[in-house]
Amino acid sequence: MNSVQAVAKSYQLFNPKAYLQNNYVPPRADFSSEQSVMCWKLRCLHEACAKGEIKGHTVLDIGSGPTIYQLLSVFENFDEVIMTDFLEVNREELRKWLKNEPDTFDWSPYFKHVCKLEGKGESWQNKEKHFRERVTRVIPSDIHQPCPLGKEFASGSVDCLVSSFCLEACSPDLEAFQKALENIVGLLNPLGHFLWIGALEESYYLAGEAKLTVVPVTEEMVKAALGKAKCVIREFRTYSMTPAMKVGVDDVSGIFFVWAQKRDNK
Ligand SMILES: Nc1ncnc2c1ncn2[C@@H]1O[C@@H](CSCCNC[C@@H]2Cc3ccc([N+](=O)[O-])cc3CN2)[C@@H](O)[C@H]1O
Repeated sequence: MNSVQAVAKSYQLFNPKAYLQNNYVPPRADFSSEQSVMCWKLRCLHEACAKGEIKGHTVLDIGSGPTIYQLLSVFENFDEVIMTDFLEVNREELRKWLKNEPDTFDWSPYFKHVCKLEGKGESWQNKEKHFRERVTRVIPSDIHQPCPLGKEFASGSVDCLVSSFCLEACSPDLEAFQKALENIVGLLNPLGHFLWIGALEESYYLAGEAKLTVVPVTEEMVKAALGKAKCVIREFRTYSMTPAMKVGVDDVSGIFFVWAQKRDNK
């Protein structure tokens, strides 16, 4: 078994509901405090999307996990949202929420917060309804494959790429991290936009019984990786984890937010 296969094996114990409880409820998702890491993430995504440049037909989310928050500011500028993950348990968690089935995670505080950020007076129920309508597919992905979504998705087939906390958490080392970045950027049209959120200097995280290994990356490593992947950085922001945000489920020290654009290949 090689190192990528070992990572895949470690994910067999991944528990989506435990993962959601670890990271997507207070204190990390405390909407009463602008200092919470989730308020920072949603602000970064909102401010980038509010500039009006990030739009097109298809937006693809790589390594969605069981979460949707990463798409709440970007989805309305696209006709089609494709969500993806390596694990069927995560894809099933997303499908159940999209079908409004019982016993799924309550994302309403997130919709309410994004509506507040946008200040258009839109009801959160309306935004939630639109989001459910816009997500057309929830499909498998593997960032370690040259074609992460399989042969159906040729290179240069999407207008915007989103990925949050995936690459560093599924790559055994920096070489695999770099190759995975190039694999997913290969899906992006030239000049396509990339909204990327990730963990800085994290070496592990918990998701129920699973303890997953993470390749620790620094701001400089992320910037260098984007350059090698032929992406131009439009915005690079970081958040340092405060003591209140350190809840014992990982050893992450900070979060990065990137808005990047794939270079034109002319
Ligand atoms: N080969 C693969 N291709 C695509 N996806 C794959 C592959 N392997 C696994 N996956 C898929 O990727 C995974 C994505 S979840 C990764 C979690 N990353 C670490 C965690 C996240 C987190 C969240 C929030 C905060 N915070 O402070 O607010 C901090 C942190 C830091 N810890 C998972 O869905 C798996 O199913």
